[in-house]
Amino acid sequence: MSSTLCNLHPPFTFPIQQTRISLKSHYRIDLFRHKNSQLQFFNSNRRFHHHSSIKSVSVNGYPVKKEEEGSLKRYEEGWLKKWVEFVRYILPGGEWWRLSNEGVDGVIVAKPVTVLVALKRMWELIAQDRWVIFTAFAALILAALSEISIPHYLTASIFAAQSSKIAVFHQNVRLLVLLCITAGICSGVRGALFGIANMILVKRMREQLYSTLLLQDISFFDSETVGGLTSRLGSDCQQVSRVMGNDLNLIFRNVLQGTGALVYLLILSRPLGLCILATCVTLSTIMVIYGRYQKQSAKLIQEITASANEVAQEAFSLMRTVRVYGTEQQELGRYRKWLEKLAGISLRQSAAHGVWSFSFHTLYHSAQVIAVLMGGMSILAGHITAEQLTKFILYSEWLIYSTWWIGDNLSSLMQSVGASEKVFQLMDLSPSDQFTAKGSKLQRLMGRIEFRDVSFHYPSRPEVPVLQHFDFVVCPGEVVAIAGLSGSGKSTVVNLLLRLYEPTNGEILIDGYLLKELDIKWFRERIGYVGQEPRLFRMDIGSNIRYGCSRDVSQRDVEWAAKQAFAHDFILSLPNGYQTLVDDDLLSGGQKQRIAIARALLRDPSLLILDEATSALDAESEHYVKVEKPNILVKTVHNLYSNLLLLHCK
Ligand SMILES: Nc1ncnc2c1ncn2[C@@H]1O[C@H](COP(=O)(O)OP(=O)(O)OP(=O)(O)O)[C@@H](O)[C@H]1O
Repeated sequence: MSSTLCNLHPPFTFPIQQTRISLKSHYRIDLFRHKNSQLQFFNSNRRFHHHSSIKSVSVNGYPVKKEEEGSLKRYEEGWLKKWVEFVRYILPGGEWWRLSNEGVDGVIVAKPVTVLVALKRMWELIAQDRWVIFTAFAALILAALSEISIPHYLTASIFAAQSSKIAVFHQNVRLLVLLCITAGICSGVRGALFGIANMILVKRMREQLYSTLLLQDISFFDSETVGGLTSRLGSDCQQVSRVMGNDLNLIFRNVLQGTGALVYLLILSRPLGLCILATCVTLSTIMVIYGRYQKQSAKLIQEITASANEVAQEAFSLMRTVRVYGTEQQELGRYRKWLEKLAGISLRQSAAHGVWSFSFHTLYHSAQVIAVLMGGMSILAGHITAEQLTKFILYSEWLIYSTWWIGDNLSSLMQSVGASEKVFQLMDLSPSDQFTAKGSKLQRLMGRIEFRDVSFHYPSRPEVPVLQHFDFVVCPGEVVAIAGLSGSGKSTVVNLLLRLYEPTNGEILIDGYLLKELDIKWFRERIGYVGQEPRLFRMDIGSNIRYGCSRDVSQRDVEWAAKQAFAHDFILSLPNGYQTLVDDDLLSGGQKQRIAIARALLRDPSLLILDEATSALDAESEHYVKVEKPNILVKTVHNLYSNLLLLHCK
């Protein structure tokens, strides 16, 4: 009789004569009837570990032999192994708790920052207003001392009343009232001042981060995303803001009160005090592990939130494309992917909090039981009085709760420190050389432009050369057009001329001077530039035209520029004329281009660069756009076969 091994479910195998059966699921109803054999196998919607049904299996009337029993044993062992593995997987420290950063693109991978370093950095930001912190700490100490004294006088009052010591009772009550008032006032002052310190910290942090980001090289913005950076400014700074107002404040308060309670406990009864101390040390150890985990998860949450923001920001800004192509579900899916990752980490965070709470409550109640047990025995032995034991229990509760608060706030502090890492790393970026170097200013910009043997590749794509040994001269008063296929590098020439990027080789000269040695702010003030897709700021049209103009301009100047750009008429046709609020979505492409041209002309530039600036205009409108003032016009226009760059001399 030959037998075939058939797979029931890995890792279980079952030898049945000339029969092959397979089980596909642990749960489904599986019914096997083999025509020629008497094998009948019922597994009625139960997990496949019902030994009795397996043991009763027979093949062709013969009972299952030893070999099969061995298989069953393996089956049982397999389940046991799986359970053990499962339990190991979910127990604290198991694989389930691992925080995976898969898919999180950390362009700038933040260096870990210790709590002390983070606090030092925060102190530097707030040091200017140190009086707020010092006063807050003074109030904190007074409040903590008052609060910690209350249980002592409370118990003393009760026992004084019980033993009819009226004078002592009155004195204790008076002290209690004083302590309550002091604790109340000081807690209020403490809360308010730490809140103010918090506000100052976040404001300075955002200010400093924003100003650092604004001064970065353009290549920095090629590698960072808008969603990511706004997330650093928004949620990361907000997370850090909890440090002063919440975490530090409460940690210090509880450290003070906890220490006071501990000293008091040791004075009352050393053995009992040491017993409570041991509980607190155990709690602190768990707290440190928990705090580390929270820091790690907070860092990851910041990264994932930034990635989710990027996706949402991209979809909102490209809403028209999303709608036309009907990709709402696809976008929702992209966003949901990050939300699921976020939920996974938050779930682990909550589970960790649960483990921490469980440890705390178990230890807390055990300490209470031990205190009552040992305290009761001490009373019976005449070592302490009932009043002392009452005080002891009140203070041991206080100590344990202080440890709990410290643990909770320390974990929150760790989360804030985790979130601060990337913020500090970005704040440490040095500004672009263009803002630090002192360049020279020429008496007048004549407008001779020379590209000498210029080669260039974008920093984000070093392997793709865009310009190679490019030579190019424009004399003052010339109009020059550069023609080239799409992607051939015309806008790149403009980018180099505006010094948004530095050539990798060769040099650019303006009126015979090296561009990199000129004061770049002075040079840019003399340039009017209209890009391929001009963007408008969310402000009124008049302010959009005035944007970036360093000289004083009147409404007449603005209207003059608008007329030159053939924009005046359409602006007047809008409900509020020049005061109409616009943004990138509220005007047509051609209208935006005309406003951008007006903006460039209002500066009265020596050099005007138009990079396909009229590509969205109809032929008639383009004809009416008058660019007479500037000395030079660099213009890129679009035709069917190529793009054209023009350079004009007056
Ligand atoms: N910020 C950037 N980072 C990396 N590569 C870039 C960047 N900007 C442009 N490029 C690449 O540089 C090359 C030249 O681009 P450029 O915009 O100068 O072309 P163009 O001639 O102005 O094209 P078009 O007429 O289509 O506007 C292209 O291959 C483009 O993909």
